[in-house]
Amino acid sequence: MQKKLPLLITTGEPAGIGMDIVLLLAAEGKLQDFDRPVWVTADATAMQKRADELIAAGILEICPPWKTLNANDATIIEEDFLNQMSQQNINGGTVNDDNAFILFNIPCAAPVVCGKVDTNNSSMVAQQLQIAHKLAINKTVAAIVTGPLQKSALIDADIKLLDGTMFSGHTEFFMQQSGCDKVVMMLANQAMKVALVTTHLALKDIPAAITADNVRQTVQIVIDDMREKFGLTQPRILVCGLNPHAGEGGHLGTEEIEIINPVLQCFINAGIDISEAMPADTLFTPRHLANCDAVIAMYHDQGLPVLKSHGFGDTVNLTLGLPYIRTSVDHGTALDLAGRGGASATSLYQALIMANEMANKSLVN
Ligand SMILES: NC(=O)c1ccc[n+]([C@@H]2O[C@H](COP(=O)([O-])OP(=O)(O)OC[C@H]3O[C@@H](n4cnc5c(N)ncnc54)[C@H](O)[C@@H]3O)[C@@H](O)[C@H]2O)c1
Ligand SMILES: N[C@H](C(=O)O)[C@H](O)COP(=O)(O)O
Repeated sequence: MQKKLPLLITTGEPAGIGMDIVLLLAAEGKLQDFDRPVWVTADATAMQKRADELIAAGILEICPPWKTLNANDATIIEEDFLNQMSQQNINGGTVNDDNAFILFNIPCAAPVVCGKVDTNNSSMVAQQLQIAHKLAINKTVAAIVTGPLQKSALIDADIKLLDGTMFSGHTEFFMQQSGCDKVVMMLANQAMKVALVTTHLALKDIPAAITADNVRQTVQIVIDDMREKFGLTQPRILVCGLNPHAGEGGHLGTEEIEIINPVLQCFINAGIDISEAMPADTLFTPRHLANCDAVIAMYHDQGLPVLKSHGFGDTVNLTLGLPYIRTSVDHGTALDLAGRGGASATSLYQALIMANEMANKSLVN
């Protein structure tokens, strides 16, 4: 029987815990929990070395089995892998059957040392994302599940987004590669789902980014994807104001009155179950959260610390509004833990489960 399309994990920053958490799940047999193959991008030498380090540290008992595919031609690595990956897929992913995963070898320029970021390897990190995007947009994989990268390393290596601006995150990278005007970062755990109007911006730049268009597009994408990806036909949404006490009637800021509430009122008038701008410290209390399916926060550190305090390690980061499924871990590179043990793979596992469930519901599966 033809297997379903694979899930693709990008391991991200090679000096961080991306490879560790893949190896941990592989060793527990958890990458075979899905009725689809799991593909992984990483440097093959570094992956073997990391497995050896984790065995030496007593974290792994044995090295889990995987199969490595190499590009035949280093100068056309992307096209070469695309061809090979498509071929694996046509063959029903059978090469994965005795292996925990198939490793697509993306070589690093410099030797990988646990916990020591080397910007010479940043282009390899970007290359993983480029390949992942191409595979997802071509429907060769069902979903992308990203491991953590060190944003500062890509910025220091002068790696830019498609529009020439600073590399600020996976979310912005996949948005631009896909030609989307707007996508929405949402993090989800058992306690709550939090979506953001703005993503990786300096605090001083946030007020200017809270425009009527941005708020409207965010709300619409959240409604659409809550319906499509989570099966909630009438999602109940609560929205944070930007200012303390949602502006205190205009005395502590006017964005709520002038920008946010007029947009929200249009959705309310259209029959959507959505609040006006609420004080964030009131919204994030059990009584309100109990009656809502998703929270929309205005900026990264308004919403994510609350959510992560209720389930760091069991949270999934996902991008709404993309033409394909992308989920991610809730944590960073944890350079202090790479190769040493102590890294939890639970968020990666949750991200795989969510990607698999979404793929099963989608037309491209
Ligand atoms: N998905 C992503 O690519 C992503 C997400 C968040 C942060 N980052 C990046 O990661 C880098 C480091 O960020 P940071 O130090 O703020 O956050 P971090 O998540 O890397 O580390 C914060 C703390 O949590 C611990 N930790 C992280 N993941 C863990 C895990 N799986 N198991 C156990 N403990 C874990 C770390 O040891 C550290 O003490 C930054 O460059 C940041 O941009 C990337
Ligand atoms: N705030 C995000 C998180 O906690 O997961 C993190 O910055 C990752 O963002 P990207 O997925 O855009 O890289």
